Amino acid sequence: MAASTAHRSTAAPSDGRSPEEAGLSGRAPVEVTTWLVLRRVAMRYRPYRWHTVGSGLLVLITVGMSTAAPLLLQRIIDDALPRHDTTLLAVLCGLMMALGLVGSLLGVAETALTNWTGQRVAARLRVDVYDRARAQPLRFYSEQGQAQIQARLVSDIDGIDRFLTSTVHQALSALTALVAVGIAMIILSWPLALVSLALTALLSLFNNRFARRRRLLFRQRQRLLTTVLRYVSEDLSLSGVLLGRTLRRTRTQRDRFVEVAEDIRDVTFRQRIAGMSAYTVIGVSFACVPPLIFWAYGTFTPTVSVGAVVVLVMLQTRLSQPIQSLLRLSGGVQASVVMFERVLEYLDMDAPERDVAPVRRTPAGPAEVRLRGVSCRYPGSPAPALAGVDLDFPAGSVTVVTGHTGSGKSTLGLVLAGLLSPDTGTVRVDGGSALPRAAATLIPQHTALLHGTIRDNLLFARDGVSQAELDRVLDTVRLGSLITASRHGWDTSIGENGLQLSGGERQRLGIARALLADCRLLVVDEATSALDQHTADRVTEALREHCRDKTLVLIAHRLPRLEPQDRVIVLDRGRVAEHGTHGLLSRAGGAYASLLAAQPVARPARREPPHPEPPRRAPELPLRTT
Ligand SMILES: Nc1ncnc2c1ncn2[C@@H]1O[C@H](COP(=O)(O)OP(=O)(O)OP(=O)(O)O)[C@@H](O)[C@H]1O
Repeated sequence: MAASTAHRSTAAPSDGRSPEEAGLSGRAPVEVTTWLVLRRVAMRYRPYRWHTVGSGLLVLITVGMSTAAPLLLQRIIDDALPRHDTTLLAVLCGLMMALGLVGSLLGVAETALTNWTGQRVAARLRVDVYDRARAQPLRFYSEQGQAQIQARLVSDIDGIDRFLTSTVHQALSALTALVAVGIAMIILSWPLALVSLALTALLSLFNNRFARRRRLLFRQRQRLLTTVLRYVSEDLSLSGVLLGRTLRRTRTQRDRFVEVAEDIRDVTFRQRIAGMSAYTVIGVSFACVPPLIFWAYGTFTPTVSVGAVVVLVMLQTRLSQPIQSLLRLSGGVQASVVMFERVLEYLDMDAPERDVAPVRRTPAGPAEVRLRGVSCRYPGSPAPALAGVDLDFPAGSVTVVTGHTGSGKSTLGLVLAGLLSPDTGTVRVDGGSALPRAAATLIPQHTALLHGTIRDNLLFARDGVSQAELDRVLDTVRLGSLITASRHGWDTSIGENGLQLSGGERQRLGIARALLADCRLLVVDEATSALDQHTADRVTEALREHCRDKTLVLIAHRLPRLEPQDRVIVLDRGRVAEHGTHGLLSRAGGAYASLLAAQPVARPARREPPHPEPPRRAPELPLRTT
């Protein structure tokens, strides 16, 4: 069975959404409050605290300077102009210009500093989410799906990046402006200032009523966008297009895409309208304040000077800007909280998988593996995939694992390669002195290939691979003709996941790459299933030859040619039905003998003279080159 499907999810949410859209592992998303987000953000800013303090100070200074300008204006109107004091007028006007110039320069410095720190925090966050996602067991990837992981790493972190560099900066400026303008107003006329501030408080309360709704709508929108990503990767990939066209379901694919596009349209509309109603009320309220100030001045406070009234109105307008921008920003903050919520969901996961360095083959030699009482059950599965398995894989042995479909062969391969931890039982490599993950390499049936050239794919196996090694492994898997027949040789591009190669070529390239990796135990899971019988036999022969210094485990439905002393394990519903040497079991008349008898073609024994390599046909899809 393909390792890629070895962890398919079993829990489907009842509302028809995929598990990834329902939240991690079907769990409800973590509820995050704005305060929690601010605390977590503050923690991430800790290494840059002095830069942050610097940004904050620059904001204070620039806002303070821009608030001081109207006070100078009051002096111009009340003192310099009525008294025709040209010296005072020149000084005050000069000061106003200087304040404007210095304020702008400091503003540039502040933006640069804020972005410098914000980008670093966002980049670190992206790497942390990537690392956390990489440290998950295989089940995570099949449950979450690629689109979900992509959405967190790309669009959510992009949104957080905007929040850190733009929203936080604007909020800080607006808050500072609010305080500074408030103080200036109190200095000029405290009763009028109080009226303005009370109105501000009222409007904030009103705005908060809309905030929660906007957050809910934004969360819904992010989920829908994730679904779009999933549909795009499913419908607009080569395999997705083939699926749609061969089953004549392209209309269905389009319909579900249209449905989600329309859902996004509606949710976005509701989200924007929810914000707009609040902004309209706020805008109208602020527009009414200047006439109210003039009226109050004329009616109740005639002792305040004309200059003070002009400046009060000016400050009131200034006050309305930060308030309106804060209220608008609260929409952005709600969106960022949702994105944080989604990112924290990943960051707060356990990280059970750790990277292990491969153990150098020499001088350690082939690995010896012992399984005792190994059982594995996939979540939601009624029966265990492996049940109480006791097996020995002696160092340097060649073992074939076979059995009917679903008998647990791939699960055993994953356990041997250290990719799946058994629920109970032990896996010991060299008596427990080595980790399975460090000693083993698994070749899955559906090999993942990189979107690059043949050379890129092979060099990924290990650092410092020589050209002689490359030639040797390609020869081992009988793929030398792929290089000679292609115009660009080693630098031939193979397309996304090797889609410009045939299925058999893809498999052989995957085998060649695994042969370059340092390992002492090689597990090959149906890795020649796409090859014709003859080529499969030749590749398996060469593989055995190449792996003389390794322990080799071949998982196969279609049995390869074996030596009498080769070991055979027959699995049946997760249990070992039979195990022994090929020589003994083929004559024992048991499960293995029946599987042998059921093989499609009777083949000559091993050591027959090999057939010459068939001439390579030109690839059907044009090979692209880099
Ligand atoms: N991720 C999963 N979630 C739930 N059940 C699973 C999962 N992967 C495998 N199984 C189940 O575990 C059992 C063993 O599966 P496994 O893939 O190991 O069998 P196999 O012998 O390799 O099958 P095949 O020959 O068809 O490739 C099967 O019943 C299968 O349905």
